[in-house]
Amino acid sequence: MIDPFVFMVVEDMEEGKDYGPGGLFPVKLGDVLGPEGSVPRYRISAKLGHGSYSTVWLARDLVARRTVAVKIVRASESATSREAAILKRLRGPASDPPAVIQLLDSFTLTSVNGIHHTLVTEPVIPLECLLKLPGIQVNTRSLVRQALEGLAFIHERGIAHGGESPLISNFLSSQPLPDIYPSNIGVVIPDLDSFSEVDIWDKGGAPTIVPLVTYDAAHDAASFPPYLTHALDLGELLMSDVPDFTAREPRVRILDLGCAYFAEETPSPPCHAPLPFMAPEVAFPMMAYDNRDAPWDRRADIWAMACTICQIAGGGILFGRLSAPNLLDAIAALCGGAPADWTTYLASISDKPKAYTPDAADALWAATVEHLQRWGQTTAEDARALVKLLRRMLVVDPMERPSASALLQDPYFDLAPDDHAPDKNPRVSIVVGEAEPASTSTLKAANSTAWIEKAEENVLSSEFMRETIAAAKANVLGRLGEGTHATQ
Ligand SMILES: Nc1ncnc2c1ncn2[C@@H]1O[C@H](COP(=O)(O)OP(=O)(O)OP(=O)(O)O)[C@@H](O)[C@H]1O
Repeated sequence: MIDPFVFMVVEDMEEGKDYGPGGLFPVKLGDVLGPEGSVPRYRISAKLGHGSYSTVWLARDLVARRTVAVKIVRASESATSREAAILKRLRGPASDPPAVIQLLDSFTLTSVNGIHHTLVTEPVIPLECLLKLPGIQVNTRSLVRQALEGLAFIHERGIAHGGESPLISNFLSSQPLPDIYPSNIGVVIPDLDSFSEVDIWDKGGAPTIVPLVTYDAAHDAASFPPYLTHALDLGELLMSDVPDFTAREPRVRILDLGCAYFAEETPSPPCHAPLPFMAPEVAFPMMAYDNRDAPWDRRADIWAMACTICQIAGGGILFGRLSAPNLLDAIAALCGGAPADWTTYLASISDKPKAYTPDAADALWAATVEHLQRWGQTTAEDARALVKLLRRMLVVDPMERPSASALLQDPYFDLAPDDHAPDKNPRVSIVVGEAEPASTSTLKAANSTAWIEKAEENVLSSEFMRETIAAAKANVLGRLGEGTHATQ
């Protein structure tokens, strides 16, 4: 289809064609929105982001005099959206909220594109953005504990999270998906209520915008906004205007429950976890039998959380950069075995039969321990304890996976509080058998230019990774006396 809009959209924006019948709600900065039939209440100050189903805006609640996030869902998804009902069940006491995004209000908005489900929540900053800020202090164990507490709360309330929602057609593509699951974890923004919307405009500066102009003068102008706008860089704003921001202990909130479901509902809806975070009970039927609707439940969240924790801790993306068939091979390698019903499928995707053994898995995890120490800036004891926790979670049989509340009793949480140095190291993604350079933006976040150059040199040459992988491979080969499963 020819794009009806004249100007090209810049990166990280929704597209003009997302507006139209069944599409997004047209919003412009300064609009005041609210439930139909009552006085408009939420004044839009800036964009916070967009997803497959929505746009999310920073707004001033003119009644409660606080800053909020307003998520407006596509009209086509609004009738079936369960997100408000789910968030209502996840409300906790205001004095001691759980580590889950808290719903403040919900209503519908009407545009020429349809009726839009609208959620008002507390605003957060995505954890992955926070971790990239220079000089930020993070205590990994506290983040991991809070994330598991949030998941335990979600599960105790009878809800399965289900992950993110890249387009389903991406699932089986050979292209790796972005490391987006940690974007489902946010942290509370301190002192944001002290900023009026004028302060936010003043301090955030004018956003980049792309005017939406159609080639066709007859195109319904009410269906799209006059321009698209870039999301506000909240991290930058907070760094410059909230004293001690970098030194404060982040308070975690799990967000994006758009794909979650009530455990009492059967069958489960399609699981929308992205490939690198997809539990084997979903991945195997999807790949071996082209069954995209395999049943899944809370135990799939435990798997996805393990992959997320590894990334948060600096251990990288466990199952990143893998094409769909190789995911199961990598899972079998890292878990030290595969169920009998995977045998035919695994043989069909490889020329050479491979042995998946606990010893080979130990060698791979030893590399992850070193990786966590080096890139997550943690002690050897800490890294070993974290890997033990991850291995309890990454069990192929979902029935054998402990619950989130049981995992909170893990010895990892009994270790003395870690006193991490400010997290200035670039985080490198470890893939099973493959090193991936840290992103440029991560590198840019470091304080010193000289340090960046050194880091870049180290990371890009991947000397450490080559040594680690070579050692792991030698170990595996020595034990198996045969080819290894791990390197791609
Ligand atoms: N409460 C919030 N505070 C700050 N930013 C938010 C908040 N909720 C969402 N965002 C931002 O908006 C983006 C899109 O939100 P969300 O993921 O909930 O949308 P979605 O349409 O359900 O999309 P998808 O499931 O594809 O990610 C997020 O990645 C995040 O950057």
